[in-house]
Amino acid sequence: MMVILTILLVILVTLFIKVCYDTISCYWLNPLRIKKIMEKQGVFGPKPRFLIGNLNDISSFVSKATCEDMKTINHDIVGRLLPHFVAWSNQYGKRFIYWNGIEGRMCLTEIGLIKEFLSKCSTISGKSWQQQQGSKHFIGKGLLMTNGEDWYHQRHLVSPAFMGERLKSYGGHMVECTKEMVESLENAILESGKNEVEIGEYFTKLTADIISRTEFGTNYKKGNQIFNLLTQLQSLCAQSTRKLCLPGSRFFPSTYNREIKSLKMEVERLLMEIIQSRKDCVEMGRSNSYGNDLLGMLLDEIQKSGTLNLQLVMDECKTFFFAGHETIALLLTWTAMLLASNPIWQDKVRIEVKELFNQGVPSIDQLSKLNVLHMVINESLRLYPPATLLPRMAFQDIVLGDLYIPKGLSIWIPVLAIHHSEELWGKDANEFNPQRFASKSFMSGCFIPFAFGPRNCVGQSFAIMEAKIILTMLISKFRFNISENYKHAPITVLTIKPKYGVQICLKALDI
Ligand code: HEM
Repeated sequence: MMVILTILLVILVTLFIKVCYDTISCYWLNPLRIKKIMEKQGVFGPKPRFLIGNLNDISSFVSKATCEDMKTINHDIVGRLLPHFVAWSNQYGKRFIYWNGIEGRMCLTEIGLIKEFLSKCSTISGKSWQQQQGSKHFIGKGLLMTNGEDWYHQRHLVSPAFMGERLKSYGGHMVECTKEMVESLENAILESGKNEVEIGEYFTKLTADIISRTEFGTNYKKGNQIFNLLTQLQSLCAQSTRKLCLPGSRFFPSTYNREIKSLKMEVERLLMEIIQSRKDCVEMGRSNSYGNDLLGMLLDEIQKSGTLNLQLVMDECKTFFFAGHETIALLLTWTAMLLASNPIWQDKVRIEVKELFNQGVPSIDQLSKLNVLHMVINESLRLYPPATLLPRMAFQDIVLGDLYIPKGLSIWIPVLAIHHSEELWGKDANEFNPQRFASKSFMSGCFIPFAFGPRNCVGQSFAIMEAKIILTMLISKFRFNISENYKHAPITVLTIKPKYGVQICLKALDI
């Protein structure tokens, strides 16, 4: 008896010592090791506080910088949206390190190193535990948040959905949904007797409709219902991103955790209903494919590659909605703001659109000829990139040029600051000038709204096709200018948003 008790005691004490050591290592020793390695290479930064790092500094910088609206429509927004980046790069130089809780983040702005890192390290770097925790309830282990071999496998599975004929086949949904939006804009003007609308709302609904139809085809109404719940989940989860995330906190039975759990269960129940009905159709021989939409294609690919992992299918569906809906809505909203306040460029786009598509309905095969519109879209993505930062954690020690990046350190690429850099773009870096995209002479790596390398945005062509279709149809139907009610106040909540929306005044055109 005594022997058993002694063995049990030894096991318990060993376990206890291991848990203590792991905790101390994770919260103290490892950050200290990373800090020392970087300091030896001359990379310094603001002093972190125990456990919270520089989280408080960042929130106080950001809240001070965004407490007032901007006085004019001015695109010099780096100091407003990334004030901590401006302050720390002035103080510590191009490379500096700061701490998001216990996660060390090195800011990297050198284009050569960024290109090398993004093109060569896609399987040995990726999304950190903190990032995965922040988004796991609304996108789970979908492509955006996986790492290593799993990421590589999923990327190959998903990529065909965004290429060639399959990509073009989504064009019909985009045109149909945009027709509905144009009609509702016309009705809104008629019913209210006013010609002013907040265009962001319309784009948000439109892009949600499009992704819902592209993903779920005839089941798109249920898709819309799922996406409404996902939007609620996302905003609940966003509340936790600026807070310290402790291991185990998800098990606390708080109202917040309970609400998240019940929304997540409802989303997965609805998704499962759609998937099960497709599977039943194939198994009963009523259909020989899972469908022509994104979900059908995923089910086909996953079936071909072996066992059908339904959790993965659900996570990818959620990921496409999250990654491919708000980003495009924001691209369209900022582009509308830029065109509404730059009538000369608006006219240039309209002339090009009229020459190509006289009736105002675009043909998918001709979209690549919309050069002026493409320049405007690029300039909008440069000035207001929906994703302001690109985060990647090193999963093993990496040598990058003269830099040694230890395992566990995150590299943060400040896309917004790179896009606005006078050093890279010239004195007019903060001005709207689509002409700069007329030649391909700008250095690759300076323009990275969709990231770069093997882990770039898989939906990039989808996004550009959708943006071109929607803007073509909008600009053929209406002339628009910025309303005097518009207040320029960009803010970042994961992505760059206009704080009060974008109010424009529409005037219908005769086609
Ligand atoms: C203007 C629109 C868009 C912008 C600016 C954009 C931007 C980006 C960026 C910067 C990344 C890299 C994120 C990172 O690794 O941290 C990314 C990844 C991704 N995007 Fe997009 N995106 C857009 C539209 C879309 C659309 C329409 C879809 C799909 C329907 C999509 C699906 C994805 C997915 C699945 C990934 C993860 C790729 C991977 O890790 O291999 N995106 N996007």
